[in-house]
Amino acid sequence: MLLDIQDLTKSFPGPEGPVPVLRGVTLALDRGESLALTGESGSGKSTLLHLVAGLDRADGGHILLDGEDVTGLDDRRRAALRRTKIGIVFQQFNLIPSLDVAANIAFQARLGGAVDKSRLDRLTVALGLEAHTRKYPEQLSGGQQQRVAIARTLAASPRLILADEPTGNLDEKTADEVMDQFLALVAETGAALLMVTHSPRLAGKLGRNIHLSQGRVA
Ligand SMILES: Nc1ncnc2c1ncn2[C@@H]1O[C@H](COP(=O)(O)OP(=O)(O)OP(=O)(O)O)[C@@H](O)[C@H]1O
Repeated sequence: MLLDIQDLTKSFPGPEGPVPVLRGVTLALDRGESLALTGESGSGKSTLLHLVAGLDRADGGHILLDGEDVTGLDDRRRAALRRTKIGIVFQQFNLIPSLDVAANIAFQARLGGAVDKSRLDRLTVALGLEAHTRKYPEQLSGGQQQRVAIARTLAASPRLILADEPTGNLDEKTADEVMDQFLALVAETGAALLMVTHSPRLAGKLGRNIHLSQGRVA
């Protein structure tokens, strides 16, 4: 099992005390599997993704990645995990404005110390970015920017990819094209994918679907 989430709980402070957001989430994801996480707005989807990414700390429960419990790791070791094992694609592309496309694509792999030039070239071509490598993010369309963000994530060869509404900022046609390219490339790498989406249509493209309701898997 690549990812094993057990009885995960998380609350946020509210005016009248802690507000539970995750009330005991349990789910597992194998290598090469893709799982869509759906649920109403506010059901805790992004919170769950942030906990798995180590961007926030759980109150209780366990997140095992490759058998290692990441809930107990300190900030430095969680950051190391994000550099090496986990890739994240956000709705806001989060490209680095001062770097050109080629440098943005190489960025994550550089951080992880695993730059593979032929892999970068293959991803650049597969995502149709060859003509844009010397451009800066502001010179690209939304779809192109998200393709760069996807290439950047995949270039670092993560075992687990977390995606939060990765095509949420794109029109339907572009979203479909980018999603299909994204899923094909993820499948090619054998990485596991956990993706938050509001769209049943996009969720249907993934191997399994899980619905979060009132802080639990429904
Ligand atoms: N840092 C925070 N501090 C306080 N409350 C928070 C924080 N982050 C999230 N919440 C609350 O936790 C709940 C779940 O938020 P979350 O973003 O996980 O939902 P979501 O299912 O991803 O929603 P959406 O589909 O609208 O993005 C919401 O009520 C939100 O207000």
